[in-house]
Amino acid sequence: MTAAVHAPAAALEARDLSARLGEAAILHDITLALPSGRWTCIVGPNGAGKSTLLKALAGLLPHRGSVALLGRSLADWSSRQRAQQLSWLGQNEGSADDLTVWDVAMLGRLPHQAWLSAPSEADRAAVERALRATQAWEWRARSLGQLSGGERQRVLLARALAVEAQVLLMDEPLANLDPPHQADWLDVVQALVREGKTVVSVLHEIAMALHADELVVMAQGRVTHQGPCADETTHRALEAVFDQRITVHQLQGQWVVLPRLRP
Ligand SMILES: Nc1ncnc2c1ncn2[C@@H]1O[C@H](COP(=O)(O)OP(=O)(O)OP(=O)(O)O)[C@@H](O)[C@H]1O
Repeated sequence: MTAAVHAPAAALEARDLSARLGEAAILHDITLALPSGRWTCIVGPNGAGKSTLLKALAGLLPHRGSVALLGRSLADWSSRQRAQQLSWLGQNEGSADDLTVWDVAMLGRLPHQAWLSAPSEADRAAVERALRATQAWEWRARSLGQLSGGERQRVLLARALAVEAQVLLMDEPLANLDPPHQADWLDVVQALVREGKTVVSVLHEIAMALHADELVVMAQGRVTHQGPCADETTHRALEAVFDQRITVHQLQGQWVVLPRLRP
């Protein structure tokens, strides 16, 4: 009989995490656990440190304190193993404009390929799945430089999906996406979570963020609240971090966020 394998409760765990950018202290002693097999959204005002936190969790930034991925300290992973388990979609990511859409998505398979080896059948299948999931398959022969901002973002999302990692970190993945493609992105994330994957995203679209399982609310380099999106306390924490300039309401089974206009 095979013993049941229990996934660790936290896909990512930070303890006393602090980080600086240049001379400036940006993150201050953050301790948090991001649950495995769930979608967590990090939200907060401009400059709160959301992107910096995501980068530190991805091991892309020097930091004090510890970060564990899937129960193991980031430092104990080989870079190749880590790149197989943790996929990254950054903000305003550059990618060579003359690469084809296919080749950009194939970059997501690099952690799975031996040095200089040709892509395997499995690599090609993963790239096709990813490009179809983001409706970028039709453009596979076009170069990235010929695409609009939103089309380009869908190709970069496909690259992140093609890794087929256990944990996906995405910084403002909805940038440039029109409302139908934002809804498609939601479908993609929900499908990933149903497969048991963990998604952590920084989002400015608060109503979209409230579709997540959990919110992490940040201000001034600290976490002010972490909790389920459906909880009243989470809504109040959101309103507070945005200086009561927004209000959260329920409409047709979804959360909507309205600006509170000055009288
Ligand atoms: N190279 C740098 N040197 C010093 N401070 C920096 C540097 N880069 C960013 N910062 C500052 O770090 C803080 C956090 O930035 P970060 O990008 O993490 O915020 P954010 O919450 O993601 O913001 P936004 O919502 O505007 O994208 C900001 O106040 C920013 O001005």
